Amino acid sequence: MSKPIHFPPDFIWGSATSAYQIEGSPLADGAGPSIWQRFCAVPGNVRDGDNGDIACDHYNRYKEDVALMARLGLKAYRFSVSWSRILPQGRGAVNQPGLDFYSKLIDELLAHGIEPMVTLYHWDLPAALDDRGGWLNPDIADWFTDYTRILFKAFDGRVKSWATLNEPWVVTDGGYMHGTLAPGHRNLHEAALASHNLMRAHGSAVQAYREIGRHQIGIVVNIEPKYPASQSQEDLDATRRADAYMNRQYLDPIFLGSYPPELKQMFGDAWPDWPAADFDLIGQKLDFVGINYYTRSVVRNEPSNWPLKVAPVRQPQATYTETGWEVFPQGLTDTLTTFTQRYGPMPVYIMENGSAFYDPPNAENGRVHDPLRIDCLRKNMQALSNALAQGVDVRGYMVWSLLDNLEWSLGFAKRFGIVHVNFETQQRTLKDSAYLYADIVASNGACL
Ligand SMILES: OC[C@H]1NNC[C@@H](O)[C@@H]1O
Repeated sequence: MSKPIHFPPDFIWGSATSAYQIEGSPLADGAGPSIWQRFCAVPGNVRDGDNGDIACDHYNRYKEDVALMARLGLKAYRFSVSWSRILPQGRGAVNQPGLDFYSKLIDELLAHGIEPMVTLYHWDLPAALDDRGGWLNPDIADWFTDYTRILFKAFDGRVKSWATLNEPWVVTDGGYMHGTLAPGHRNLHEAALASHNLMRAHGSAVQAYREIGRHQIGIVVNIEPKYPASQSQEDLDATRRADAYMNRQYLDPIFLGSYPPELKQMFGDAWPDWPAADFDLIGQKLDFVGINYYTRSVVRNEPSNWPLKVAPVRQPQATYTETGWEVFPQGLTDTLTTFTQRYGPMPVYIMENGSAFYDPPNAENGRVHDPLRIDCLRKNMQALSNALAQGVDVRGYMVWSLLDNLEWSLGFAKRFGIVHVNFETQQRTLKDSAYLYADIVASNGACL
């Protein structure tokens, strides 16, 4: 029997998006190109040749979209700032129209009683910095910090929640290890270096915030809990390796002062012995951790899959989403309890959780029925409530995503929105899941 669902009275319900996935107009008003502008322009990189030139046209329709958030009763909205709108060259001269756009968005949110939660980096590195090595250049910690200082000074009076990075694992695994995401590199040495520089940049920005900011700052990591395919030692070891690479790689240096030992064992000489001073920088105290949860993986030993030597095992009885992810709500509960056990109690936000199932390109009679997404949402709400009942200090939940948007190299075909977007007409239509989510928000989960 499922346990009674209960959320704290001050629980914060919201939604999440990211700049390149929804804004469009990437070069408007003086903005510079990002690495995603470049990556999308290379044939074959993005399904159907899709790109962020228009996306959800949020740059022009933000007032309409904030009105949608208000209609859903959202208390918060997590969005990212496009670095190259603020600094077209990534450093140097500030582009005031870029700052003005986000200032207007923040004011629109506040006017509707919606708390802005800002992600400083959600993958769209200025192309000009990539030309200087991007995340491979150790100077990027300073470049990133200079960029964040501009935003802290401009918006900290109105923005009370900042996150430095979104999913550093995806940035390095997709962008530098496997080449499936911008900037499209496939190099083990680079993956290790980019990962470490991301964490240095994170620490440096938190340090800067402590000098300038008056509110809260954290990081957002994706966590995919790993479960052994069998209790054989090989599979147990493989599960530990997969967990170290995808999950502990980013939280251990922040909270425990070192990387998991499995990384050096797997990467070998591609994993340098980083200077001790770097861990002082990375280990800045945080006010919260954002966790993005989508799925789990069941892991077996697979010696041929260098360097991790692991392989996923598909679960025949399970439901899988359009992105090939198992629907496994228990993994959300396990992620949260494991986090608290390993790193100690601290405020946590679920900064992304959602699912991509097939939705039609056009709404029918003003409705979009999405029963599978609704089933997923209901089950994740139960799992989240179970984690709270076990004492995990979860402060809020941001559904991914407010709008159907550009799912990176998968293009517009994979729809995560609770609001449907007709990309021909830019018509927004609340899906059935949006009506359910509005009820969840209004009743603080009591409707479930
Ligand atoms: O794959 C769904 C989401 N996952 N986290 C990062 C977001 O940018 C993705 O759209």
